[in-house]
Amino acid sequence: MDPEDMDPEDIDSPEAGAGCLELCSLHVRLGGRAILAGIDLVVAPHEFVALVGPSGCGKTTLLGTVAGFVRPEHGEVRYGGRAVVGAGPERAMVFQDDAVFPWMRVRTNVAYGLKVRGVPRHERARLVDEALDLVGLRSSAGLWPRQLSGGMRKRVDIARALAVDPPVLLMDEPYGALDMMTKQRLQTEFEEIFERSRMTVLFVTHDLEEAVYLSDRVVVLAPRPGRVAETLEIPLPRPRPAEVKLTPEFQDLRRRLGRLVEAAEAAADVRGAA
Ligand SMILES: Nc1ncnc2c1ncn2[C@@H]1O[C@H](COP(=O)(O)OP(=O)(O)OP(=O)(O)O)[C@@H](O)[C@H]1O
Repeated sequence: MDPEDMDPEDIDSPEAGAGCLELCSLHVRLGGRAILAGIDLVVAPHEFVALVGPSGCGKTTLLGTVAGFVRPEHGEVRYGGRAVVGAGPERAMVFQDDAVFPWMRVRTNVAYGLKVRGVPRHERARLVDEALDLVGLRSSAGLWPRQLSGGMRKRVDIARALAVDPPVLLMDEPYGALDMMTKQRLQTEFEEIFERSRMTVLFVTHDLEEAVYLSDRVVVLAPRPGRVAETLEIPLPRPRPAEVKLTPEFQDLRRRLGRLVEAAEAAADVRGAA
């Protein structure tokens, strides 16, 4: 559902309901230090939210907390109105470094999550084919990872996450290690995949252009400790061809986001100096 179609009262309600991902007053402490201090965020079904902010502000920690890898000191993560603790099948994660197993061919890599979940072989084959089609790797299904480019390995990674059809996809700088051309190609591919899917996406990036291009909303975190500083709505219509990046509307949003990140950084410096 387009978040704009949701009743704001529903979004703010603690029972935000089916398919909503809710981060409720999340406090995280690591190594004796407060890393996240009271993060509240509701992500609507089929909303794409990017998390940006200065290095070290806690983006990866926040994503890890939502994934269930990091336990909050206070607060909780809810999905569909229920608290989720630890990792769970409704949340899949894609990391910056690909997690492709070098000893498995592409097809077996993509089937991995389905196998772990006990999906029967014939059903698995169908779902793997669908996921490979989504990322354009059907004809490469029999290749070994060493035969793939960096972009193809990333597609394998994404196909493995998509194969289990997760309602929520968590992505931690998935394109951060790719060259600019490959990155832009994969961004456009993923925008199309998102558009056709029902997924809800929470996406960490340093790349503000990427954040504006892919998101419905960008959340700016401020550091020390990490907290929500600002939120920027991205009202660009979908689908978004790559050329949207050349439009004045896009450029204006990109500039506004840059100013918000700079302000979050400056405010943290002032706090740090005080
Ligand atoms: N296991 C840990 N123990 C102690 N401190 C940690 C641990 N993991 C992360 N931190 C600290 O938490 C803070 C936030 O780290 P995190 O990686 O979440 O930030 P980030 O915004 O994702 O950074 P970057 O943009 O550089 O990737 C950092 O100061 C980091 O040193």
